Amino acid sequence: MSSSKLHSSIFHPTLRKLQCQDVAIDAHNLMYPVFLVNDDEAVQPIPSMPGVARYGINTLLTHLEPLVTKGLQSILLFGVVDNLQGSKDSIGSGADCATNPVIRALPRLRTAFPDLLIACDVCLCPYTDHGHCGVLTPDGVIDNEPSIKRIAEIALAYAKAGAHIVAPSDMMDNRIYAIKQMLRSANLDNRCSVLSYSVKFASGFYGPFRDAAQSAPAFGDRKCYQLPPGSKGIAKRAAKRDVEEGADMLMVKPGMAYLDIVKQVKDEYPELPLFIYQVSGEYSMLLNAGAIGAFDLKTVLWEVLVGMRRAGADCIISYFTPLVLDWLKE
Ligand SMILES: NCc1[nH]cc(CCC(=O)O)c1CC(=O)O
Ligand SMILES: [Zn+2]
Ligand SMILES: [Zn+2]
Repeated sequence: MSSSKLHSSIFHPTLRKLQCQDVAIDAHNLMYPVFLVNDDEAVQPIPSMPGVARYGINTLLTHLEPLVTKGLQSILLFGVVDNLQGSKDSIGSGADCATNPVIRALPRLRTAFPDLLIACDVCLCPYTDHGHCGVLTPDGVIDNEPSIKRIAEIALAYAKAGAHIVAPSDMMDNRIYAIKQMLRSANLDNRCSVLSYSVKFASGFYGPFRDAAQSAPAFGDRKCYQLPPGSKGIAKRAAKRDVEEGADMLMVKPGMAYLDIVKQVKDEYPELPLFIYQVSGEYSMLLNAGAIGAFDLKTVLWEVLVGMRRAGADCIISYFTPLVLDWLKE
């Protein structure tokens, strides 16, 4: 059923370019992750990620405008809320309520940048009081069924608000099928693509992100739902599961330390666009090494990005995207 559905992979010019695969780095091979808060005028720098900030909708539009002029093709939106008014709860209600920053921003982004491809990260962890990516049982383990129900509801809310892509990063079992089902029942499945964070490892490289998204788990870790770094077999099974459930595109995350997995997934599923997430810790690491003069950032970053393309990634999600867009103009 799902493998016969092609339109959700090709309805946008940028999605179509992503179906055409080579190793050059062009603007459509880059996706720019951005953090969005509810204070519309905010610019909140993130200390562990110099050059990256959380924006409000007005400041985000101002930030993106010159980048779109330079050729920016796609963004990945992350909503960030604080818990000062107790807005976080056990089921992540803040992820899809009317005041969610992502839901508020989508119509304005669609109007301001009609050609920009807009993806939304879908997860509970930025919105749950316990900071885990799913709903928990009373004894504190993941309750998969209510979790994927919530994930699908959130994906639908973002699709309705105008997301071209929903990207579930929660790693619950069978969330792709639940999301696809939900999009079909709302007749949105030919207008919203599903990019699965299929092969996501339990990584120390996410440190700066959890600070940026205020999404660190309040207790425990994510090893019961994110994959063990040493594993190849379960990585293969994760990709297979998501392909069978109808994912339009796949992702490996983090990037640089997992290029063998990129190749493994690409060899297995050459017909699906493959994303790689160069995560927050990779960004900090390269930026800091460049800043202390250990190496020339441009040379090394280019090498890393080309390596990702060579391994089989079609699109690189990178906080360096603004810098690379400048280089593409040189
Ligand atoms: N839903 C969790 C999520 N969504 C995006 C990232 C990481 C992104 C980055 O490090 O840049 C993570 C990782 C995590 O906290 O487990
Ligand atoms: Zn999460
Ligand atoms: Zn996430």
